[in-house]
Amino acid sequence: MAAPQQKLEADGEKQNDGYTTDTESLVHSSDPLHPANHISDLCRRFYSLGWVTGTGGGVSIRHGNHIFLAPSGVQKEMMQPTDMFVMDFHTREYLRRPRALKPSACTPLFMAAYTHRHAGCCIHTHSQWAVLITLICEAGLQNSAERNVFAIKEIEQIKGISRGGSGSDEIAEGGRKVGNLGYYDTMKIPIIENTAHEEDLKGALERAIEEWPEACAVLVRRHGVYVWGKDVAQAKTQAESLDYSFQLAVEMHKMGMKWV
Ligand SMILES: CSCCC(=O)C(=O)COP(=O)(O)O
Ligand SMILES: [Zn+2]
Repeated sequence: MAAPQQKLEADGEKQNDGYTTDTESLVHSSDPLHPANHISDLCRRFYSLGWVTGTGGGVSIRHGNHIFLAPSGVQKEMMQPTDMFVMDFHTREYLRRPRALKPSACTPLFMAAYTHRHAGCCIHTHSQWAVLITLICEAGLQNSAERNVFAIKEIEQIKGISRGGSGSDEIAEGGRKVGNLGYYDTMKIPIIENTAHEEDLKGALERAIEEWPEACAVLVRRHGVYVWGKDVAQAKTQAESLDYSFQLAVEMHKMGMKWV
C-alpha cells in the first residue's frame, strides 16, 4: 500500500510543498526548447555574455496562456527547470510557485511586453554596453528628446531589428511597416529613468511602449535594457543586435566619432 505522500502524488492532489504533482508536468520535459528548459539554458548563455551576472537580468517566455518566470535574486546561470514559476496570462494567478522562492521582480515588466506588444519572449539584460549608452546619451546630448532615445543608422546589424515592435504581424495594424529595418532606416530605442525598485519601472516602461510603437526594446538608464520579440528566436536576435549596436556606439564615442 502506498504511503500517504505517495498516494497524494499519485492523485495529483495538493501537497504541502505549495504545488501539485499536476503542476509539475508544467516544468518537466525532455524537449530542450520547452520554456522551463529553454530559460535555464538561455540564462547560462547570457551569463557568459555579461547580461545576467550577479543575479541581475533574466528571461521570460510565453507559451500559450502560460507565462514562465524565473525566481528573484538567484544566480540566473545556475537555475534548474524546476525553479520556474508559471503564471496564467489571463487570470494572473500562479499555477506553479516553487517553495521558498519569489518570482522575478521583472515580472510586471515582462507582462507589459506580453500585454501591450503580444510578445512571446522578453529578455532583460544588465549588459554594461546598455548601461554605458544610457550614460553617454545623458551626458552628451543636451536636448531632452535626444537624451531620452538612442538612435543609430547606417550600421548593417540593425537589419536584425523588426520594424514593428514585436514583429508578430505580417501586416501591421495602423499602416505600420512590416519586416526588419533596412540599412538606411534609423533604429530608435527609448530610454527611461531607473527607479529604486525594479517593479516601479512598470509605468514608465508602459508609457514608452505606447509612445514608441515601433520599438522592440526600452533602455533603463544606469540599469540595462528590456527587449522582446514574437518568439524566443526573435527576442534573442534583437537582444544580440541591440547589444552589438550599443557596444559599437560606445566604442565610436570613445574615438570621438558620432553614430548618427
Ligand atoms: C543585482 S540585481 C537587482 C534587481 C534587478 O535589477 C534584476 O534585474 C533582477 O531581478 P530579479 O528579481 O529577477 O532577481
Ligand atoms: Zn534589472
